[in-house]
Amino acid sequence: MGSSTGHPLSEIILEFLLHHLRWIPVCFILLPLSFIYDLITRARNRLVHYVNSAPRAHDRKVAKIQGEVREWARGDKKKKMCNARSGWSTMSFRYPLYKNTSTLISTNSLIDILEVDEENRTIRVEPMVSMGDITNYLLPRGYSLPIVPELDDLTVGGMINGCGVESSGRKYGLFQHICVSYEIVTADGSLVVAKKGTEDAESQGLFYGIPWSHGTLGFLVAATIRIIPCKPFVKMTYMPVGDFKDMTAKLQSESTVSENEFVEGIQFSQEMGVVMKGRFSDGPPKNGEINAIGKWHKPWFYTHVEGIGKKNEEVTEYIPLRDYYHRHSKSIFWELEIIPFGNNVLFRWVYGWLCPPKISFLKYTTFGAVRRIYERRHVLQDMLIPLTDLEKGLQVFHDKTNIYPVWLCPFNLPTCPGFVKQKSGRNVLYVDVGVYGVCKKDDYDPKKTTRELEEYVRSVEGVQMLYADTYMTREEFYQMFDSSLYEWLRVKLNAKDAFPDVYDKVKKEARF
Ligand SMILES: Cc1cc2nc3c(=O)[nH]c(=O)nc-3n(C[C@H](O)[C@H](O)[C@H](O)COP(=O)(O)OP(=O)(O)OC[C@H]3O[C@@H](n4cnc5c(N)ncnc54)[C@H](O)[C@@H]3O)c2cc1C
Ligand SMILES: NC(=O)C1=CN([C@@H]2O[C@H](COP(=O)(O)OP(=O)(O)OC[C@H]3O[C@@H](n4cnc5c(N)ncnc54)[C@H](OP(=O)(O)O)[C@@H]3O)[C@@H](O)[C@H]2O)C=CC1
Ligand SMILES: CC(C)=CCC[C@@H](C)[C@H]1CC[C@H]2C3=C(CC[C@]12C)[C@@]1(C)CC[C@H](O)C[C@@H]1CC3
Repeated sequence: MGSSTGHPLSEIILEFLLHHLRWIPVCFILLPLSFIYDLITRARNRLVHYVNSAPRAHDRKVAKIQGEVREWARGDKKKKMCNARSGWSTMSFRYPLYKNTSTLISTNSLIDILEVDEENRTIRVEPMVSMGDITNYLLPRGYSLPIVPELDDLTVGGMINGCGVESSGRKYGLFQHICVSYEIVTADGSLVVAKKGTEDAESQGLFYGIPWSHGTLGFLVAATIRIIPCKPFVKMTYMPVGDFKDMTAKLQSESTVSENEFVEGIQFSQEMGVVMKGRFSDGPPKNGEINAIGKWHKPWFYTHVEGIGKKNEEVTEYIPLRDYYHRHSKSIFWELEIIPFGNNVLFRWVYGWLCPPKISFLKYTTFGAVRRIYERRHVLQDMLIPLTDLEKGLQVFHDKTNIYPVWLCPFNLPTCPGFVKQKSGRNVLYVDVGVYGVCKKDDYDPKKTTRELEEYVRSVEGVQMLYADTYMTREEFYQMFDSSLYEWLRVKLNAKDAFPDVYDKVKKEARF
């Protein structure tokens, strides 16, 4: 039986149930499971740090990975290789189909922090270490990564081989720009170190080629990343702004203030947004306000910001550093509306300590018709465009999707070789325009609308984050991304037989 909307009646009923009743399994099954899972992994990590077993285990794990790659190299090479991490545990709405037909290499055992070098201000980690693990480990020691992508479960491997962006980007760039070296197992099983600033052109080439390569040049087995000293609080100033023009001007002016450690914007409607600037702080002065936004009973961060925007008054408060870094975790940006009363004060006090559910568990339980329903209307896109184009860009997103809030994260894009290469010969301020939510426009069509957005982004020399759905053709994809260094590295490292091309990993047909 069909309906006037063209969708089977069963799906319409399911859509209704999904909207109104998905909170039941989420609250009674996924939340307790997520909580227990996190408790166990935290206890395990503490023990590993305490007995300091990670560095020894690392060599064993890498040798095993090299052995697996060499075995593949001795075989018929009919299948290509990819990471064994299961598709449901990755931070994208999609399941990578190529994992079903590839030889899986066990990089998923690489989950530990290896060492901190306080003298050189670096940390060496395995790629499956998450942002939550790093903040739990570094902040009590008075250090932080210069860029901490905000969702706890994002991994170092994903941030380097994909892309990582955060509100300190106006100062430090993207996640790849705070990395010092990568340890890579290449297609023949050798372990090579790609290091920034060495004399060796090959090592340099690989260093610039790894970011955004999605595991198609080799397997990352460890990364050395810069750390910076930090303070226990962020002094946050919320500055309400008006329309797109106002937002663009404010983000531009705040992004060029060198004292600002963090700059971020959220546009809540065509008429109202809020720009936030943050600086490290030892704590509030007498009578200053501390807002521990990460506490279980506190309102969701973006609703707190929206409240300030509506009052149209500048507000300054002090946020504990870890709460700041993971400010969007508790409500998964604005995606936790799966629990419609999740921000209700009663729910927060009684049940909020179990939140949020793990994104991977939500993904695992999104299948069949539920998945199709999400796909029809749910938009998840991050487009990185020059900040000077933001006003027009916001208008384009408004016309095509009309989804709010819109996340705005300025970052510096330096001129250096690689997959994402801007051609001005100087550093340029870009901004991540993040659109997450349900599109209520009648003429929304996932493919058509996304292609129109992609075309606009290409026209301003922007790029699309590749965890999201991309509907570009191969030609369009390589107009957006620069393949010159990448192609050379693929040949040089014999990667063509061993790994698919990036486009073949991220194109729509490769992901379900
Ligand atoms: C650090 C690095 C090392 C490379 N080493 C080699 C190599 O030894 N042999 C090879 O065939 N290809 C090498 N390449 C790849 C080569 O740049 C590309 O395959 C292609 O030739 C670039 O063409 P293009 O005109 O599009 O690049 P362009 O956009 O002109 O160059 C890309 C960037 O790479 C730099 N670059 C180009 N060649 C080198 C080099 N040899 N050493 C250091 N920097 C370079 C340029 O200055 C520029 O910043 C290297 C690339 C880089 C970034
Ligand atoms: N603030 C932010 O910046 C946010 C970013 N994201 C996006 O989420 C994406 C997914 O994150 P996450 O789930 O952590 O990562 P994924 O496991 O999805 O990895 C992303 C890509 O990197 C490759 N990769 C991962 N680890 C390695 C490794 N050790 N060696 C070689 N290749 C590797 C994967 O290869 P393979 O396909 O073989 O598994 C995959 O193609 C990020 O790339 C990012 O773009 C999402 C939310 C916020
Ligand atoms: C800040 C940047 C650059 C990106 C943020 C992207 C996230 C908002 C999305 C990445 C993966 C998404 C998933 C969901 C929500 C939005 C993300 C976290 C779901 C949890 C939505 C509900 C579905 O049932 C499962 C989804 C899994 C992936």
